Amino acid sequence: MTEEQQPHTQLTTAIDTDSAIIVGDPARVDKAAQLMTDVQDWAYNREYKSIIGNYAGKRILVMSTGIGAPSTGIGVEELHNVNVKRAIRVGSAGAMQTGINFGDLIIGEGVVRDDGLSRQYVPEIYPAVPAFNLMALAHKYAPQAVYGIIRSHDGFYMDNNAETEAFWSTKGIVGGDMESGALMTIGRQRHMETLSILNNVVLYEGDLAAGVNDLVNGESAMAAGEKASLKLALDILSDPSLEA
Ligand SMILES: O=P(O)(O)O[C@H]1O[C@H](CO)[C@@H](O)[C@H]1O
Ligand SMILES: O=c1cc[nH]c(=O)[nH]1
Repeated sequence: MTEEQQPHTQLTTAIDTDSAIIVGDPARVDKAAQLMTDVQDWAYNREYKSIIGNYAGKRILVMSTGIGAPSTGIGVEELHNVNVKRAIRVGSAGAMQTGINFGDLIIGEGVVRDDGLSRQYVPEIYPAVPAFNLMALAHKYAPQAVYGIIRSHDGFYMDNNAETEAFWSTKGIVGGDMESGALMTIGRQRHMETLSILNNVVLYEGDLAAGVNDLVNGESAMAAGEKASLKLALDILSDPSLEA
């Protein structure tokens, strides 16, 4: 714990909150700000853009982490260093099962750690799982979300993406992102409570009917999903039960 400015995020203990939302895209920080009051710009260094605001009486930090496990890992460590105890990732995902539509929310009950960073912290047999209290609140506010195991990876443009996704799809994985494994693994090492809420932006093997739907509804459904995912994280972090 330190009063010093963190080297990458520029955070200090003056943020004075135990709760954070992390997002990949810096532009998503501004979208979160639209849902909050008394918003204060905090810092913008490298990929780490941060604001602090209120939601339902709770002071919450929102910060971007960029793409991938390494920058997320740095962000999580620096959040821990300034006394953040709860961090919810609000990201985007690609569906890995049919029937998951644009803008549907995917909530990770655990993560296949196919990233490089988290295995440098703990062996691969160590599970990446969210905090039970945050998951219970997710079910309270979003019972309609898709709940299941997700997969975090490092390579967006791999030649074998189709084969890899087909394999993990048969194992019941519901969606893929690049940061949730690192968040849950590193957060657990630092005694932080974590959760990952993902807005689906890619259909699994887009079937014809869904493909037609995509063209008509895709963009607005994804924008609605992004807003819903941010609101869900804010509802969870401001829930009075967490203050007890
Ligand atoms: O929208 P974000 O939160 O960045 O999440 C997803 O989008 C990026 C890839 O396009 C990766 O970071 C992936 O995890
Ligand atoms: O397909 C996708 C979409 C977003 N993020 C991913 O990691 N994969």
